[in-house]
Amino acid sequence: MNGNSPAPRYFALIPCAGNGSRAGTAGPKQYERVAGQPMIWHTLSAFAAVQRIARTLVVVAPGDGFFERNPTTSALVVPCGGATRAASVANGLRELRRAGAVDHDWVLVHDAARCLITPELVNRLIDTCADDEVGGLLAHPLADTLKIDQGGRVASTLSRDDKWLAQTPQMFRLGMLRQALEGADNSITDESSAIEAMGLKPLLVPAGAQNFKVTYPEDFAMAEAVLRGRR
Ligand SMILES: Nc1ccn([C@@H]2O[C@H](COP(=O)(O)OP(=O)(O)OP(=O)(O)O)[C@@H](O)[C@H]2O)c(=O)n1
Ligand SMILES: C[C@](O)(CO)[C@H](O)COP(=O)(O)O
Repeated sequence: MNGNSPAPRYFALIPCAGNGSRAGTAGPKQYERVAGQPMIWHTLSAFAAVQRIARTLVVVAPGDGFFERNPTTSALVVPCGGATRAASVANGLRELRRAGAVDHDWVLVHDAARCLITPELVNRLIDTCADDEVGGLLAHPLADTLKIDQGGRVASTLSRDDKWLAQTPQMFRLGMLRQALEGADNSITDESSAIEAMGLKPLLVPAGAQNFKVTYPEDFAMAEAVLRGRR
């Protein structure tokens, strides 16, 4: 950025177009009620409380009627979800540009299903990454011993010393992320992987174990307990 460029802004992009097939719910898990509200409300409330976020864009699946039935968010909701999370994010980046974001703005990509995110964690990520050339992600160092499976038996044990669990938000410049996703393999499961494939090294920002992704049926009760415990 040269001296005449405007300061970068911060945008949030929430991929919310998944089916939640592992969660065992009748509909998409992000709309299940947790601690009295649909899960997505908790997620959006955290971002709404971060003053520096200029705009939040939610990517939903085409035909998703949830936000029409529940029109209470100030976020921009766009039915441009794709077949994979990466496709939903790439489509969302296109919509953010349409909404006025430019290549040097920062985008914080956050799973709808990580409803335990807090404004403090979002601010920690921004404070740590805002002056970095690459960007980074919230993450948590592995606490358990790590095994390699071979047909249901342990083939070997890996050192956990340098292993972290990737969380979200993951924060990168819009232009860099768009380029990274265009060149990325279909199998990538987070934005950091696409950035890493360009030879770059995102910052790991410690966030604690509570910012987990609601993935399996038993995760709803854990999310409920944490959210109620915060009141
Ligand atoms: N095509 C997709 C797939 C996932 N997501 C979103 O990406 C986030 C993380 O994905 P995950 O937890 O795997 O959600 P699902 O894909 O819904 O779950 P599953 O893999 O169990 O089907 C979720 O907020 C989900 O809504 C998305 O926007 N578009
Ligand atoms: C982005 C992510 O939440 C980081 O841990 C995760 O990779 C998403 O995984 P999914 O199985 O595609 O939801």
